[in-house]
Amino acid sequence: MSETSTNVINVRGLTKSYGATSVLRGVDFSVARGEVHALLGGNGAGKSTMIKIITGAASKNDGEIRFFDSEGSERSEAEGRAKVAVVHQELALLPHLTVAENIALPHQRRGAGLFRRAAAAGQAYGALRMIDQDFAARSLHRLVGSLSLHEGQMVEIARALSSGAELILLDEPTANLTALETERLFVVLRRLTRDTGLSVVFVSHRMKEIRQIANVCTIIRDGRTVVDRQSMEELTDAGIIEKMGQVATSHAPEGAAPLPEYRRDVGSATDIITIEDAGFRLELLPGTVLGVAGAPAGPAALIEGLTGAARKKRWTVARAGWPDHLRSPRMAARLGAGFVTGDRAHKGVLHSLPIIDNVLASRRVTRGSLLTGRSEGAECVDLLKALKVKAASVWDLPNTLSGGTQQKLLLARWLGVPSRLLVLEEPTRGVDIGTKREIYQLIRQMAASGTVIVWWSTENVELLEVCDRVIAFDTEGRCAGMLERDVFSEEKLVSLTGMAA
Ligand SMILES: Nc1ncnc2c1ncn2[C@@H]1O[C@H](COP(=O)(O)OP(=O)(O)OP(=O)(O)O)[C@@H](O)[C@H]1O
Repeated sequence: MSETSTNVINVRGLTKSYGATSVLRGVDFSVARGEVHALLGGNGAGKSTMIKIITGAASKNDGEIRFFDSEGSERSEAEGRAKVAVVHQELALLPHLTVAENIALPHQRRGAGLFRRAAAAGQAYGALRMIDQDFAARSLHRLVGSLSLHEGQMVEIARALSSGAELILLDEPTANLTALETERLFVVLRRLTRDTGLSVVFVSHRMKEIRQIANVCTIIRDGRTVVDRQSMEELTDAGIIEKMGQVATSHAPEGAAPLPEYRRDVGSATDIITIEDAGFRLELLPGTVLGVAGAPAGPAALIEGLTGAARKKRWTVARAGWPDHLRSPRMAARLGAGFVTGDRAHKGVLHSLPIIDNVLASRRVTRGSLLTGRSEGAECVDLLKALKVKAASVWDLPNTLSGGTQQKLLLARWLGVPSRLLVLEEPTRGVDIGTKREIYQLIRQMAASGTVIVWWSTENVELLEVCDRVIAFDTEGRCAGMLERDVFSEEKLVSLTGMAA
């Protein structure tokens, strides 16, 4: 499609290198007014880098970026950028300010004069209630630092929606949202694009959501545009995956390698882990992959119990040889309970330490040694290979890797560590379609070696594909039921979790 006066932005021939690494090699990208535009590509393709250059957070080497107003007249770069809001993969909120203050902040930056608390609260309430009225009513004056990851995500999205921007760039906005919140967000986006001409760029690896919300897509592969503004209707899922260069490891069930089966003979009775809450008791045999579904309150409490992080004791976790209560994450790790956090930026990645320390952190804790061993370099390279992570050097910092690749580092931490229990919070967050499939394989392989896997995901389809059983929590955080593999269905999960949109 050609550049038209209805476009809000045109990017042409964008290039960017970090040292010797060429990240963008001539990207073309344009967004029309009033459309939801899916920006697609595998991990490391260059999507976030382009977004950073559009917003001015990173500089370009070459190419042009032109912004236009609703009449089709060109805007200056500064004017154009002032009409762009972005929700990054990693949240950018100020923890010591309240929800209302965080949402009102962009308006202050644009020179609205004195900070008017009541006006800010009104504005924040209006923005938040578009996504969740209850949350808006109870959270306006809470400090952002006290919010959960998914609450923070809603605040960040509300901030973008209320910023007066004409172009909103959403980089994996639904990764921390429940199905209901995602559906509400989509309703708002459809309304705003239709009624106000807002343009939305939507970056996601979740094909189902992309189909639900986007009219048109651009696909980037290895820093180049391989599909430029094509209608979603003209592309099949398989076609999109192929354009992304991921045909060999497609998520499509046909042709995909089968996942290792659930084996009941990989451990003894003493290896059983029992979890118990008021009126609910579950025995987890070694090799089980237990899926956890539902709004965050219930899964979060279970995960805190399993990882030694619970401040109040709600869940009892028992295993032969374990104390009555896992008192700390360190104790849990030493006893063989691993954890991959869903809050990659704040609780997962060690930002100031090189990739090698990030990957080997769990080994060092479980071995009780913080000293770097000679063999560690080779060990780290092997782990990165297993997850197909391409890093220039294991001594680089993790922020030189794309978001999805950083997620793989967190998983690599527990690969090959002999754990009895591995708790995963959204382990495929931000991970591309091809790599997701590889992660499913790895998870099943870990289970096949006797590890109990507990896996919270907001993507019901992946739970149903990989897990042996799924425990569902309702919106109040109560355990609503348990599904065994032979009776799995999305409808049942939706009804148990109370998250039918
Ligand atoms: N500061 C940096 N220094 C060196 N390389 C970098 C830096 N930032 C990004 N890169 C590299 O640029 C490439 C593109 O990264 P980018 O984050 O744009 O990918 P992406 O398409 O957004 O991927 P994802 O889907 O995983 O978020 C990656 O190979 C990454 O390692």
